[in-house]
Amino acid sequence: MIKIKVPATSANVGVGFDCLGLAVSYYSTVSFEESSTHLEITGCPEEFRNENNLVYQAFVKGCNFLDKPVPNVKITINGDVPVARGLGSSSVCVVAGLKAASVWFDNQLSVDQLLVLATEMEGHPDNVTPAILGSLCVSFLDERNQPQVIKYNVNENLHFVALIPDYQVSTHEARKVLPKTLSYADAIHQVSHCAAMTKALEIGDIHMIHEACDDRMHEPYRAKLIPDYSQAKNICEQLGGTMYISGSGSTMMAITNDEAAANEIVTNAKAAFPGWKIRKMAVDSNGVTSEVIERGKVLHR
Ligand SMILES: Nc1ncnc2c1ncn2[C@@H]1O[C@H](COP(=O)(O)OP(=O)(O)OP(=O)(O)O)[C@@H](O)[C@H]1O
Ligand SMILES: N[C@@H](CCO)C(=O)O
Repeated sequence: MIKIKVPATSANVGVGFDCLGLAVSYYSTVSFEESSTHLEITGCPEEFRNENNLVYQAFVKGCNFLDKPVPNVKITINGDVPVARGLGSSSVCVVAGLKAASVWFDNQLSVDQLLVLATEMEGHPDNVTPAILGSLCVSFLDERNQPQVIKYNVNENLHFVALIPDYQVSTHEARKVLPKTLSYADAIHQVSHCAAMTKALEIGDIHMIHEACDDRMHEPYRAKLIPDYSQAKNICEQLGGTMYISGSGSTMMAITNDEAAANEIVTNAKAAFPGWKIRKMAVDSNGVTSEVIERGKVLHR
């Protein structure tokens, strides 16, 4: 059996629309084993238990790329990462399927090939890159449409709290509400704030994180899709935290350098939103990992 563990990812990190992404310590595990039937899928909503399942589609894509026959497979999804909440559930599926195809055929896909194939499937590299590599990644597509990536460390004194609503926002819908153009002034604002944000996260400069986390590309438009946005932001900011919409929402992520404040954000958010999941998260620095298990024993990692 092949077991793939993929971290959730928080794309954009406020000001890095479609280029910044952070891997966090919240995981889904997907197992792949030989099956007597063409395809069995368990552990996901009924609507995804078919050939269109994104994990399976990615597995097939990986096999095709390697020019290998697609095996009969049983896929078991044990997912913490919730669907359509801005924590990269689709990237989890894509990365799990591709990585499993690679491991199934003796790790034949390089990291670069994984990045290219995953980005092709996801359409943009900001979630798949940290899901594969871990940590904070800046990524973009070059003129040959190939992903280019640079990885940053995130300061250990920073604490992240995810406020995960009990309602979804689909990325497709959340991209439709965005304007088609941006003024030169807003482009300058965005470039400067994004550049400052990456360094501020690396050195743990909470003042600069707060100043830099002022997005003009998506958050003002997407806040309307999250009815509790203002209340959540007040809870985080009252305790000195900085909050941004994770990915395309609905999750909102708070950042603070004060552990007591992080704990209080958790307490207050739980009280305000009893149906939500409120989770402290660390940065995942490994990205996707795999294990080959036979008769209960791990043979390879
Ligand atoms: N367990 C799963 N099994 C099959 N498909 C899934 C599963 N989880 C997510 N998906 C696919 O991913 C889609 C959700 O992707 P979407 O981009 O809207 O949200 P997200 O990836 O969770 O959030 P974001 O991209 O903002 O971080 C679902 O509609 C489905 O196609
Ligand atoms: N950068 C993407 C992330 C969600 O997939 C967006 O904000 O639409």
